[in-house]
Amino acid sequence: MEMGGSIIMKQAIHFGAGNIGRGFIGELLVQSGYEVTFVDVNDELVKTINEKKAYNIKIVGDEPQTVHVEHVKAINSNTNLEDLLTAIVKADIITTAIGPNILKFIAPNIAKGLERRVKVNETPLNVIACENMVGGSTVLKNFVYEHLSDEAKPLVDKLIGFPDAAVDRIVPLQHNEEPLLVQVEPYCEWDVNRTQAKGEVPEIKGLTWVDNLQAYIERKLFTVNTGHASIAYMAYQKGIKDIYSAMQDPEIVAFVRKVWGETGSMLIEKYGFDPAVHQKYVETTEKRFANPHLSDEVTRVARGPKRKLGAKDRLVSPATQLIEQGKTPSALAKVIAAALHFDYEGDKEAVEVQAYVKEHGYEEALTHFTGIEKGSKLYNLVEAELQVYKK
Ligand SMILES: NC(=O)C1=CN([C@@H]2O[C@H](COP(=O)(O)OP(=O)(O)OC[C@H]3O[C@@H](n4cnc5c(N)ncnc54)[C@H](O)[C@@H]3O)[C@@H](O)[C@H]2O)C=CC1
Ligand SMILES: O=P(O)(O)OC[C@H]1O[C@](O)(CO)[C@@H](O)[C@@H]1O
Repeated sequence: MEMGGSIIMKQAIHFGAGNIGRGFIGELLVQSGYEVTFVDVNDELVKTINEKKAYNIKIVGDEPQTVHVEHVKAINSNTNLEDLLTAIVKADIITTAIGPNILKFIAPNIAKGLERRVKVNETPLNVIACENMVGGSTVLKNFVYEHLSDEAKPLVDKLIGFPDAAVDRIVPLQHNEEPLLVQVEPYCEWDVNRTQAKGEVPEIKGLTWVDNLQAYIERKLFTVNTGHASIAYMAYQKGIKDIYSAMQDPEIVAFVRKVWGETGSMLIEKYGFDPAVHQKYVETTEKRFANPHLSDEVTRVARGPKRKLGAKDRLVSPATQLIEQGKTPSALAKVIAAALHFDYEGDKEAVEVQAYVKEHGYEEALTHFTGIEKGSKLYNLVEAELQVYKK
C-alpha cells in the first residue's frame, strides 16, 4: 500500500530469530511484502538485527546464491514487553520457529497481546507455529487459551486462527563471521492448514495453503525427519560426525532406505499416496541429505532425544502405526534403541535420558520415554535391539 509517497508494509511478528526464523520464514515474509519484527530473548541477536536492519542468506548447492533480506527489526520480549504487545495489536500475521518445548513460554505474552488486540482491532489474524511437530499451532493455541480471560475468549475464537503447519528446510548450526548470515539448502516447503485459518488467507511466497495438512505433515515428519534422525542416531554409534559423511557410508544408506521402506508403506496405506510419487519424494530427500555443500552435525540432527522418542514424534508414531497396520517396524525399532543410547554430553535431553537409563535400565527407560507398553510387539522388537548396547 502506498500513502503520500511512502510504502506501508504489512506487519509480521516472528518469534525466534534463529536459523529457521531468519533463514526461511523471515525471508519468505519479507519477499511477500511484510516488514518482519523478530521476537527473541537473545539480546545480542536482537541488538544486531536492530543495528543492521538487514541480513544475508546464502543458499548453498550446485548453484549458490545470496539473498539480501531487508525490512527487519527485533524486540527482546524479556526487556521490552510493551513494544511486543503494541506490535501484536497491529500485526497482520504471527509466526514462530523457537522449538516445540518453548511454545508454552511465549504463550502468556501472546495471550496478553491478543487480549489487548481483540478489544480494538476486529481484523482476523493467523498465528502459525512453524516447528517440527504435528499440530504445533494447536498446541500453542491451547497454551495461549490458558492465559486468556473468559471475556476475551469468544472474541479470540472469532478473530484469531491458529492454523497448523509443516515446514521443511535444512538449516544447520553455524558460526559465520557475518553475525546474521544464515546458510541454507535450496529446498524449502511450507504447508499450512487452510481450514483452521481465520479471514481471507494471505498470499505468501513459498507458503501453500492445504486442506489435508495431516497427510503433508506426516509425509514430511516420517520421511525427512525420521530419515534424518535414523541416519544421525546410527552415525553417532559409528563415530561419524556429520550427515554428509554418513551418506557416504553404504551401510547407513542401505539402513535409512529400509526405514523409508517402512514409513513409506505406512503412509501409502494410510493416505493413498501414489507409490511412484512417494518414491520420488524419498529420493529427493536422500539427495538433500547428501548435499556436499551443507555441513550438518550429527549431534544437531539427533538433538533432543527425549522429544524425538515421544509417542507422537518421528520414531515411535510411525512404528506404532505400522504395528496397527499389521506390519513389523524392524528398522525403526533399531533406531529407537539407538536413540535411547545417544549419550552425547553436550545435549541436555541426552544427559537426562542417559541418567534415567543408568538408574532404571534400558527397559524401564523405553516405557518411560516412549510410552510403549511393556510386553507389546513394539516393546519386544526394541528390547531385542537394546541387547547390543548392554554388552
Ligand atoms: N534448523 C532446521 O533445519 C529446521 C528447524 N525446524 C524447527 O524450527 C524450530 C526452530 O529451529 P532453529 O531455527 O533450528 O533453532 P534456533 O535455535 O536456530 O532458533 C531458535 C530461536 O528461538 C529463540 N528463542 C528461544 N526462546 C525464546 C523465547 N522464549 N522467545 C523468543 N525466542 C526464543 C532463540 O534465542 C533462537 O534465536 C524448531 O522447532 C525446529 O525443529 C524446522 C525445520 C527445519
Ligand atoms: O529440529 P529438530 O526437530 O530437532 O530435528 C532436526 C530436524 O529438523 C530439521 O532441522 C529440518 O526438518 C532436519 O534437519 C532434522 O530432521
